[in-house]
Amino acid sequence: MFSLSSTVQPQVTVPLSHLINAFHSPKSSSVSLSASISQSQHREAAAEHEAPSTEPVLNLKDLGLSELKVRQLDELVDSLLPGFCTRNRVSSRWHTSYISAQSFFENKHGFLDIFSTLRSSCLYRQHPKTVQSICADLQRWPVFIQSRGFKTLKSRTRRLQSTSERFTETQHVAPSFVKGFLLRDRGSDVESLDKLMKTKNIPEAHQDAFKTGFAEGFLKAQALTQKTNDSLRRTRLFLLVLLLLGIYGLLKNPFLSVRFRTTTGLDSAVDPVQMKNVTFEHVKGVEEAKQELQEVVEFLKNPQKFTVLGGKLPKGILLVGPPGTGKTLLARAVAGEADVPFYYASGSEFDEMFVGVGASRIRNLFREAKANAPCVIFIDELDSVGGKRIESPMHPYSRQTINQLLAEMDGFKPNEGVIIIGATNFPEALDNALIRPGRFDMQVTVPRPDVKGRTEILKWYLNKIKFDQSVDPEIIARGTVGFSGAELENLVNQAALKAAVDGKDMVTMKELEFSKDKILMGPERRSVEIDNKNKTITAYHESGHAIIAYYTKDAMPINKATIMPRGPTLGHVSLLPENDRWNETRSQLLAQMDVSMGGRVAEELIFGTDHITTGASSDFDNATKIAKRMVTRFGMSEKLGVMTYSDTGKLSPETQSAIEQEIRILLRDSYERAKNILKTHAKEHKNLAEALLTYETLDAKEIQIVLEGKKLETQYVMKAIYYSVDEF
Ligand SMILES: Nc1ncnc2c1ncn2[C@@H]1O[C@H](COP(=O)(O)OP(=O)(O)OP(=O)(O)O)[C@@H](O)[C@H]1O
Ligand SMILES: [Zn+2]
Repeated sequence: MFSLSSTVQPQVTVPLSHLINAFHSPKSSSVSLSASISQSQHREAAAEHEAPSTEPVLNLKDLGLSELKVRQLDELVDSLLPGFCTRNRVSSRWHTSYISAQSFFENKHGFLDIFSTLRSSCLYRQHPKTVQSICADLQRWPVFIQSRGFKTLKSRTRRLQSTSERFTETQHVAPSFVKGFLLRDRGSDVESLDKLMKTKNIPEAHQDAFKTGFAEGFLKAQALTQKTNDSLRRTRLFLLVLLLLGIYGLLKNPFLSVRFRTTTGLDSAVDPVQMKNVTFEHVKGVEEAKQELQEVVEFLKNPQKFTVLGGKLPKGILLVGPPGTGKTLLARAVAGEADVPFYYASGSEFDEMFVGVGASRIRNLFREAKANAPCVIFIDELDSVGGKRIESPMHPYSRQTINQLLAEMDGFKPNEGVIIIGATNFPEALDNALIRPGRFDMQVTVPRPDVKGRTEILKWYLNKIKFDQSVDPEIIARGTVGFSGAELENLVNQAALKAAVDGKDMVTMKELEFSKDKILMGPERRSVEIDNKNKTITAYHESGHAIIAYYTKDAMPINKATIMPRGPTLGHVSLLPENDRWNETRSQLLAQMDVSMGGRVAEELIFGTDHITTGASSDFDNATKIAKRMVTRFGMSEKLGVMTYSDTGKLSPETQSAIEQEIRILLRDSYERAKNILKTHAKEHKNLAEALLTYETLDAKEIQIVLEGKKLETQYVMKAIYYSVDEF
């Protein structure tokens, strides 16, 4: 049953139905405020409502509210309908139109639009307890709440008439599929609330409460509808903005995976990087490469000077070398020296799953570069775009990309001032079409730096940190054969970090040695608990290597001996070649074998044949490799002569056994030589092992002091304390 009377405020003294009726007529609201009629006339005025009238004029006098001031009226309405007055002040719609429809659209046009119908249905689903139940009840009643013409008969007739007119209009205008919505509820006859009350036999005393409840319910539904409409409008606007942004984004960036350094999208520009701050000064230890690239710099500075005589400079330069040797740095330096823009692209960036994306990026890159010539285009990992690979599901459009690169390279003239520098670690993997004349036809090798280069690189990076004056970069350089520029830079950086962790204010040799070992052999395993017996075996084993190295003429000088576990080893002795060895003599190779044998020989001599350990396996590997190469590759075996034996598995059994025999003899002789040395220097061997057990790590100088039979001085003892503190 439709009963909202309980929500009426108790302090109400004026029947709300009168107020409603007063608000119902736009005219009445405008004239009523100036009227001054006594409250006693109120009932007559109320009675007049029921009588048919030609003029639907009404004022507050009729309602018995003539003595109310505007403010009081507001207060009254506010107490009846909290919050209503505030809204009402903002908008005057309440006064000027009859509030009878669920939506603005219907109010304005007199019929329901399809959206508001849908909206209302949504709304009802969300608030089933309040609005829905009211409206459901209303629909069952023979009255249509949106056309409450309960004021005068005339206005009711007029409204009914206009409503039916609008329906006729609607039926013509609306498409058939919306007719169902539009005609909803209109079939029921519009009846006045008064007639309804009569039909329902509502007693006189309850009629006011009935009307009040009716009005309140209606207003609440109205406010709710308004709120929902507002929020729906905001949501629609938000969605529209999102949609527009999405469309814009898709237009600019058709494939979301497109990434090209500083660019997005197929047609977007490629930003060059100005390389003024990188010059050849920054690239150390690759002098030959720098010299070869010097002429490219000259060309970029003045392209006409080179082409005026009809000479042709290469369009593409291929930098070939192991990772981290400074190929990228060199290419940047070329651009920096010539003070031209530098376009960086990595070959893998062209490798796309989408058709045409890789090719399109190459097109963009060259278009931008040509527009900004003279300039340098650098393509890192060229093999990943220009490799000889067959099309696979993983690289479906690689062929297309290579072809585009070739076409672009062919497409500009030599004097246009665009130089393409490619870099690769595997030149043999490149597509032949790329390295033919007119494309990447100049190759510059960027090798790993030699000892001089490594010293220069170390000095360069040491100068960027605080280091002790006792640091000798050359010693580190000698111990880092095969290190690339990037690895050396990392070594210095790690040493600086280690010094910082240890609370030192500058980097010393100790930190540099530490980080070198860490890179070479993995981190120290200080947490490993090695028992005394194993420590002793390791100390004698390592001392054995050191003694052989020290007393063998052609062995490399010792750098360090330690029994600190690191990576997979329990200890190690490091040797330092005075220089990088381009060639090694027979006696140098034999000396290396002898040093390798020293570990096992020491174990055997000190602990007996029954107590030898597995710790010498990598030593034997090393010695065996040297012996095998001496026999099969270097022609250093008298029996097998000056001949190479590449695939030993395919050789005749006799040759195979002859090779094996020779290797065996070399190893056995080596073992015997080592045994002789250790027997001869048993005392030194013991001293060194004990020193290692005490100090754990000894450098070349300290080893020399021990082997000369001298005592390690106080400073070394202090260092030992430092080491042991450092350990925990
Ligand atoms: N010869 C060098 N002189 C100075 N620094 C170097 C040298 N070589 C490498 N570096 C340092 O190592 C970093 C990495 O080097 P770079 O990227 O140039 O090597 P790359 O040869 O291009 O390696 P990749 O083949 O892996 O691309 C450089 O930024 C630089 O800091
Ligand atoms: Zn060993």
